[in-house]
Amino acid sequence: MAKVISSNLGYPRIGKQREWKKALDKFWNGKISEKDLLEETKTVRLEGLRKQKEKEIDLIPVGDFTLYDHVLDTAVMFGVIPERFQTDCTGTSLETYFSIARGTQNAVASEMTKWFNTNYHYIVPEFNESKPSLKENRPLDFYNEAKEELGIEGKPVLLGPITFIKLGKGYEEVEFPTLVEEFLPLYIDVLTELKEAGVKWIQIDEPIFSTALTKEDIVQAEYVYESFAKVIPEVNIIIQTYFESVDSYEKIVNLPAAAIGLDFVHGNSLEQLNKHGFPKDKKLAAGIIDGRNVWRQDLNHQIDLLESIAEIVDKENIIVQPSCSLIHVPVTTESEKALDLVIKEALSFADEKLDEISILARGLERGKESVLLEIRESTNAIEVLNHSDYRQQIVKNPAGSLSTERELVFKERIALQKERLQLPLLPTTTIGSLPQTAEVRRERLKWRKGEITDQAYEEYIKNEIKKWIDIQEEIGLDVLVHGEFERTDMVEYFGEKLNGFLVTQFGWVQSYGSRCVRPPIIFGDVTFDRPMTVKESVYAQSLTQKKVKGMLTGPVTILNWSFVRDDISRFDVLDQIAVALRFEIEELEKNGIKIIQVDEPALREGLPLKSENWDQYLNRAVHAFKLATASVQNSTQIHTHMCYSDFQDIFETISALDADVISIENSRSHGELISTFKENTYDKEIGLGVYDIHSPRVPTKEEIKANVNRALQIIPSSQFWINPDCGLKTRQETETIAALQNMTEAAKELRKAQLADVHTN
Ligand SMILES: Nc1nc2c(c(=O)[nH]1)N[C@@H](CNc1ccc(C(=O)N[C@@H](CCC(=O)N[C@@H](CCC(=O)N[C@@H](CCC(=O)O)C(=O)O)C(=O)O)C(=O)O)cc1)CN2
Ligand code: MET
Ligand SMILES: [Zn+2]
Repeated sequence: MAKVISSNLGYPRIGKQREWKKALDKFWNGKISEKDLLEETKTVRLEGLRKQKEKEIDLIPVGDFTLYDHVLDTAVMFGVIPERFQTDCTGTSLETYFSIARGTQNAVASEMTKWFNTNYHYIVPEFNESKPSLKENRPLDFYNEAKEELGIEGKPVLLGPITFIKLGKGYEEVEFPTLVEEFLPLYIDVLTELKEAGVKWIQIDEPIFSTALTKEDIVQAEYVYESFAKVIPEVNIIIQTYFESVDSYEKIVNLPAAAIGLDFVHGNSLEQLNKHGFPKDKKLAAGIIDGRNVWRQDLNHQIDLLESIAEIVDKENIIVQPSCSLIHVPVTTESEKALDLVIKEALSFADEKLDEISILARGLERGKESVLLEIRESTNAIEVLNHSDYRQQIVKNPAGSLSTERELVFKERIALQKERLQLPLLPTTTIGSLPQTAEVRRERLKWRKGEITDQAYEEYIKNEIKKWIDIQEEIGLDVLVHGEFERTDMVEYFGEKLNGFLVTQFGWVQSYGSRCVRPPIIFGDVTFDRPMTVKESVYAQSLTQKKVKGMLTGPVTILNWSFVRDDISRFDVLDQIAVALRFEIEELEKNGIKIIQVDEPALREGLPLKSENWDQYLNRAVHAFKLATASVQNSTQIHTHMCYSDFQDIFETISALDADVISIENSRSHGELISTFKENTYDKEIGLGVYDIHSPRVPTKEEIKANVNRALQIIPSSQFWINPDCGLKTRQETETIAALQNMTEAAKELRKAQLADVHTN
């Protein structure tokens, strides 16, 4: 019987209890040394490797681990370090590494953006300066470590050159081949050293192959992989794609490599395989367990899927694996002691997915009969959930005949809003959250553990709100916020209050750097249960004459940042969320809130990787946003907010949301967004973020003025708002106050200058 190989593409870095995150935070706060950091994170890393070995995964990834981000690791390995950090940092390379990601007082951090269609963020490589050179062989170090410490013959993981270069910036498209030429010898050095160390398998990630490729991209891909094959023919290279089926199937599967990794969960790989076949001399690494969701999969169905693949590819040439790295799901369901068994049994996090992989590999190798018990267990768990009360259909057509248009068009209603709100030119505001200090989190933890009463916790939150209303008044902001202190996270909080969601205790997933989220899980129909934000907003408004913005997370973002049930269409779930939010918005309005912000930071990220699916997604997204927001009075002002993305592709959608005001992150991409507005006219109000909130660095007044002035060359001041890039929850109090003071000072001076302009013109 020929052996069927099982494989994994990447394992969560954060540890079962977020030990990794805690070590990093302590290190940045100066509480532990670099040596401690490296030791503590090594323990986490080895634990992950040990687990994969225990679960009998044949090809265990090494080098998938990182202290911040794997794209940044790749850049630093090749000496791609922006000049501003070369002069700023005199210390160790780890210091430089974290500076690029987090910025320093003298140098703004590199841009951070979404990793394909996920909520993971990578640091954008900047290729404009010095020539790259190989500084270290990270994959080799990790390979040696796994071998020495655990006797694991690991499979080093590299980010492939085509994807790496394409994700970077600082060059024109015509220079792409030149960059490939520059990096190729460095990659070859890495690969050669790996070969010399005895490496048998190497996974080279090229997720960019799942997006639309140009002819030139393919030419370069062929050139790169032909070069690799020439230099190290004896090493098995797996060209790994994920998140969608590949764009140019026949070209990609014919690249010279030992194996091609395809996603059989998203997209239409099976159809492509059936239509075009698969090269006889290669292995097919088949991603058949969903690395993006947390539901146990019907193993019966997945074995059948493998059997259909085996009609085209010989069994011994099939590698069984998840659809992508498991960094997008939590570590293990074992930690979830509070979950009802009906649901828990139907869930599968990283560790459980590895079990599913092992079972499937065995089943394919020895026949379905050999794993009948396991299959029965899996289908049974899914059946039990589907037939339980959790899944009774109560909402058939949630949107019904609800209207999705505001009564008046923007031009007419904005006049009424201006009349009512009486804001100055260039109004200042923030994006919603204010510093979530360790103390806020500690109080919440005490409350959760029952150490303080509901009432005491509520009092504590009220005090924070009061404290910050006073601070905002003092700073002189025009539109205030309550600060979101009661929220652990902007999505999880709503998941706790809406019907149809559950939240986990340890279901953490890395979002960026050490920052993690616990995406809530949508198991059933989503409905409104009780007001979720009214109490805090109304209390904040009662403390001030200024307007307080109500603050909600939008339907698309709640959907994209949750794990969604897979038994009904995502778009139906989206409408359910929208209708629930519509109730909340109506409640806020009834209770005297005049400005309501509905955040949609995940709208762009959810854009399908294949452009033929864009229209449907964007139409449904706009529909859901309007379903949630359209019922308010003309004089109630709807805001929205977006961040961390390229907005060029969705400019029309942004406008179609019909929000009265939008705030968009802008400064980390160093103002590039403004050019989008140059090419398109935007008739509604807008605040382009005037400073980066990811860095502890306090922006100067001058710098803020320069950012605003740059925007005002394109956008009329009568439409413009002044605000930071995003929420301030990750910042410390003192730096936040200093930054906001500089921002309001800048606004005052800018207003004066604008008014003077009006007089002289
Ligand atoms: N879902 C989501 N995605 C997003 C964003 C977002 O805000 N939410 N923003 C963008 C950037 N991503 C971000 C992701 C996470 C965080 C963030 O601040 N995460 C916090 C965790 C937030 C949280 O849930 N905190 C819990 C505390 C959990 C905790 O650590 N508790 C401690 C005890 C308290 C303590 O000592 O801190 C423990 O249990 O040991 C709370 O507030 O209650 C972190 O990693 O530090 C920020 C931005 C894009 N994607
Ligand atoms: N209102 C939210 C906040 O300020 C928006 C964040 S977007 C990631 O935190
Ligand atoms: Zn944001």
